[in-house]
Amino acid sequence: MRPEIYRYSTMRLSKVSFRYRRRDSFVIEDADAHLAPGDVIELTGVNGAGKSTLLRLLAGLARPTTGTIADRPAVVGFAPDRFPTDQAFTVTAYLRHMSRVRGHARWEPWTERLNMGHLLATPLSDLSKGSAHKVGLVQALMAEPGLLILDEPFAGLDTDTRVTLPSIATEVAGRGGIVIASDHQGGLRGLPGLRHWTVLDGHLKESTTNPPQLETAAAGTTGLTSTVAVTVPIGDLPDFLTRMRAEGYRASEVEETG
Ligand SMILES: Nc1ncnc2c1ncn2[C@@H]1O[C@H](COP(=O)(O)OP(=O)(O)OP(=O)(O)O)[C@@H](O)[C@H]1O
Repeated sequence: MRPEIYRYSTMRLSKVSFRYRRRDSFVIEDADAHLAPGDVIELTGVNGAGKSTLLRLLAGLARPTTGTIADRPAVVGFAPDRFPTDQAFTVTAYLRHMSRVRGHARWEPWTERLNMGHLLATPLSDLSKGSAHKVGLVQALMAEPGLLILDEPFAGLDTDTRVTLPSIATEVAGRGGIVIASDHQGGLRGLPGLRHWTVLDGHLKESTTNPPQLETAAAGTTGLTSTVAVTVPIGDLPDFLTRMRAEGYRASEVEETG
């Protein structure tokens, strides 16, 4: 099947701060960041650091108190840490409903891939935490998101899905999507070019334990960078983006051309 390619740009956070109420202190302060097409980002931080809050800001479910978020991809898939099971649907009825909301997106390949056949007739309220989480993953994945946001995706997951999820993240990134996952468990470690973000005392920091090589590989000693347009056959894009990321380079745009 021909991979679907959309037009993706780099999403940017500029001086983003957020607090829940006027008198509260800021949960996120002055966050500056970019998320490039093909990026897979692991987000860590202690309990209550603000990871879920940052993910909701990225998803557009919360608005920055100050600062801006620009160029969010049009289709966002968000799998929350706790999938809300207090809804009077079976798994199938819920996914059919979400498919209609998502323009008749195909969910069946995802339930098959995540081995959910035996769960389809189960009411959401009867699901285990791990199974409910899988329903959350399917609704996030079905519309081919340009931005896939996963809040603690490995919590409570069965072994097979834990193994499958990094491949799925790689595939989404391989077609130019952005993937960001808060993760205590290091489930995405080992992916080539994985970026590491940490929220610490309200501040978003890119980890320096695995620094992007961009500064050294691309900027040389001058500190200057260049942007180069490269044309690759659509079928080669996933491998190309993976190799590029592994070498520390970043895509700034992915665009399908005639
Ligand atoms: N709806 C809300 N109203 C007010 N404060 C909130 C709300 N949601 C979260 N907070 C507060 O914001 C801070 C950050 O919470 P958040 O859930 O983003 O952290 P987290 O890093 O995801 O934590 P955890 O790892 O425990 O899920 C915490 O102090 C939390 O109590």
